[in-house]
Amino acid sequence: QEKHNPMSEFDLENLAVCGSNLFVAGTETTSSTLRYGLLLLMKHPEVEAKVHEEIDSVIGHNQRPSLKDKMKMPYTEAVLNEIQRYITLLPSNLPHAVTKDTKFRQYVIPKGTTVLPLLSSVLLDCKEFPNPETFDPGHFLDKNGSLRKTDYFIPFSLGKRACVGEGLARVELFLFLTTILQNFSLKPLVEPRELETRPLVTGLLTVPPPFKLRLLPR
Ligand code: HEM
Repeated sequence: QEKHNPMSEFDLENLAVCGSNLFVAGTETTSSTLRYGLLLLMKHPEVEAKVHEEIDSVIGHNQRPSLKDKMKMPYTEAVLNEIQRYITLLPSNLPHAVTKDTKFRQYVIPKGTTVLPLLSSVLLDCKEFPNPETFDPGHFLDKNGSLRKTDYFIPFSLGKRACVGEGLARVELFLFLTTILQNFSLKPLVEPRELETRPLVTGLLTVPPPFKLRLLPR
């Protein structure tokens, strides 16, 4: 259809850029989240123990984790949400631009201005998440232990340009984490309280600090 259209956007260069964008956006994000998650679970062995308990009762040891298990595992889902909330992987989101003159509080932002809509201001909101600087899966659980849905959970941003890989990322995080914890216990080389969990770098992306980890077969 586009072959004879000289203005077409569907050219080889665009294909290569889209491919590389998907690769970059889809690998570092999920792997950093998982890596940070393993560190946080080592720091909080009581949380790891509850995830183990839920895996053992819902999935058991004779079958691999699958997506149908996810809905029956509110605690594990809360842990995954809390990992993403706590680490705020992309604190400043990606740059956007306002499409028209926009009034924001006492300012007018002229059309075309680049803005960084801070996801961290929502993910670390202290009314929605009491003690936002504390890692606590309870931020996503109600008093019955069910998953608490909240509009403040926006690690993938919002609106038309929100992350296109959200569905894939959430599936990956669930399957990778449950598969690891179904088969292994995490064991730090130092006392959990000595583990440093502050990020190595926070810029466009939050980078977890380096750490050593032992995986003990269960
Ligand atoms: C934990 C994992 C991930 C997180 C936290 C994350 C987060 C984000 C955020 C905050 C944005 C910016 C949205 C905006 O501009 O408002 C974004 C954009 C994007 N993400 Fe992800 N992402 C993750 C995984 C993935 C994966 C697995 C893929 C693809 C396989 C992916 C592909 C993209 C692409 C292509 C964009 C640009 C979308 C656009 O500009 O229209 N992401 N992501």
